[in-house]
Amino acid sequence: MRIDVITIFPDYLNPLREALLGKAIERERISVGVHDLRDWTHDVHRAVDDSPYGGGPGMVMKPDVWGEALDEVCGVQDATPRLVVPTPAGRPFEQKTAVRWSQDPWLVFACGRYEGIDQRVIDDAATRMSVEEVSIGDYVLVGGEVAALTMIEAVVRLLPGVLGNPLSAEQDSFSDGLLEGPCYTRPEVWRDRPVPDVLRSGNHAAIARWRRDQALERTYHRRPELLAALPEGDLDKADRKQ
Ligand SMILES: N#Cc1c(-c2ccc3cc[nH]c3c2)n[nH]c1N
Repeated sequence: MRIDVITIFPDYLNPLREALLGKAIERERISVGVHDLRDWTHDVHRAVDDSPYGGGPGMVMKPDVWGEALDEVCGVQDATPRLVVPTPAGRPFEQKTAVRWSQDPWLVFACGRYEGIDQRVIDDAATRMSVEEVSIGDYVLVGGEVAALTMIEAVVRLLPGVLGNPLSAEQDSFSDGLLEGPCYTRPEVWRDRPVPDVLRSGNHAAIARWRRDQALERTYHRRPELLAALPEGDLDKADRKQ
């Protein structure tokens, strides 16, 4: 997978070179390009924003600068990328989004700042490629970079050979529509708190049942709407006893 990120704060994307993502680059599971939007400015001040039409607070990112940047970054290969635009006004980014995007050969992230990017940039790009305006949650950040990092990590960890144990991705929270249950490791007792006996029983059927029950209970208490959204038949009889 090829990933490009366009931003006015390239250093914000340095975490892409660390840890799991850094290993994925070293192992050539992904290639990453980070581009400074100001490289496509032509004025002495390297301006990327201007006042909003219609008035209002803040500044809007200029279409001409973004247009040239996207033309160049998205036009370099014979393929066509999926353009991802982080915005609080976007569709929710979910695990299923990450799974879908993990099949893509090329993602380009357009990280806005200020009040956002002139809408005509998105509308123009959509005539040439798939464009998704997405939000990572119902809270407001000051720019798209943290959102891009979040989404890139959620996608890249799903790629073959990135996670040490591919089962981890299969047993993620949300992979079966439920939250993950609690996890434990040594010591067996910590501050007078023992590990649940079933987990030390060696009875794999009982362990699987206990873990499913814990996931159901946690989902019921923390995210009941996820239970309601489960496809018909996903809850078996044993589940219904919960
Ligand atoms: N995704 C996402 C976002 C943002 C976001 C994204 C881009 C910009 C550009 C200026 N301000 C931004 C906020 N806030 N909250 C989210 N869930």
